[in-house]
Amino acid sequence: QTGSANTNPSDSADDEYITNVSIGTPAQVLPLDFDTGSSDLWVFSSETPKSSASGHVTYSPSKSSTAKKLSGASWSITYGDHSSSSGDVYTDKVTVGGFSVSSQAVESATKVSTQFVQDTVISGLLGLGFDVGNTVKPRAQKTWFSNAANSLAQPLFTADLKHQQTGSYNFGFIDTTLAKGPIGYTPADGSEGYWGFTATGYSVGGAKLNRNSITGIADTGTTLLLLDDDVVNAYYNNVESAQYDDSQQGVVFDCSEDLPSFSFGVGGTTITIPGSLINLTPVSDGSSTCFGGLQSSADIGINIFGDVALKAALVVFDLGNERLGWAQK
Ligand SMILES: O[C@H]1CN[C@@H](c2nc(-c3ccc(C(F)(F)F)cc3)no2)C1
Repeated sequence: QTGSANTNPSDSADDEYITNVSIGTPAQVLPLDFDTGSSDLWVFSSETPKSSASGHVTYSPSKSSTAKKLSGASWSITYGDHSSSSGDVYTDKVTVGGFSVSSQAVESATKVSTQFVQDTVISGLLGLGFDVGNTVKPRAQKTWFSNAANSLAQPLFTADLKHQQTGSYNFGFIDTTLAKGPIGYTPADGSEGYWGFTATGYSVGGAKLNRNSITGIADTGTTLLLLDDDVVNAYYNNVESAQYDDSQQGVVFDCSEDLPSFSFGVGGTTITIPGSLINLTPVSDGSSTCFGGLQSSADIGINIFGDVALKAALVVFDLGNERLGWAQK
């Protein structure tokens, strides 16, 4: 058994990727943000304050014949950007890309922070991290993928995110035609709940890879590639107009710059992010100053290979073998 779901960039900056998920009977279809960096499936619902839910598609458990309240359960989560949500829990049938989990914990939001209220293109998140990261109390719940894994042809999923095009999340199989190069595998560390791994080195502009390893996480829910300052400086030293912009809280440069590529070694192969993917977006509509897709991870304390990096590859999240696979696209 397998599943295959299309995923689409939310806006012209590829800020988020939106994937439709069917919940309940009859199906209620909600656009969710698939996040390999967290482990809760939570949704805007009939229990979300009307003022907060305005503009969002919501899940109504009372309209689903297969919904059951998970008595006494609650959840509360905070994301890297300090956004947050919390609420209570139902179980219901959840179908992703044609594959159904009959009794999935669906976390219903009774509170959502302002950032979520304003982000009306998504109705919640579907966590694809490890179960240890789930926030439901008194008993942690399994992710949709964890519940599906044993019934899938293979206990793995792949992410094929694209710049301004439709990509896919495939479950239970690897479509190698999505990749141009071989898949390099490296051990994944799920102990903190996310997909941790170590890149063996990096280079700028097609130079030979150095041997400075980079330990970080593969995070579909983070827009940017966030790395140590020495790596970020090594990259932007090659960009004439690059400067740190306090108001933008990041490195910006002239949109006309021909940006160098950024490569990293992983699992014996090399992934090269074309410079074009690192020119993320003008700082404001019509501006000739652009915001960099590579930024510092210094104030986070962890390196994050977010969508800017993932867009250059087909990434295999292999739970069965506790490993990550990266293939050049
Ligand atoms: O926590 C880490 C786990 N993965 C990263 C992540 N962050 C979000 C997120 C999505 C949407 C919003 C909002 F709509 F703008 F509020 C905020 C955060 N989703 O995954 C960071």
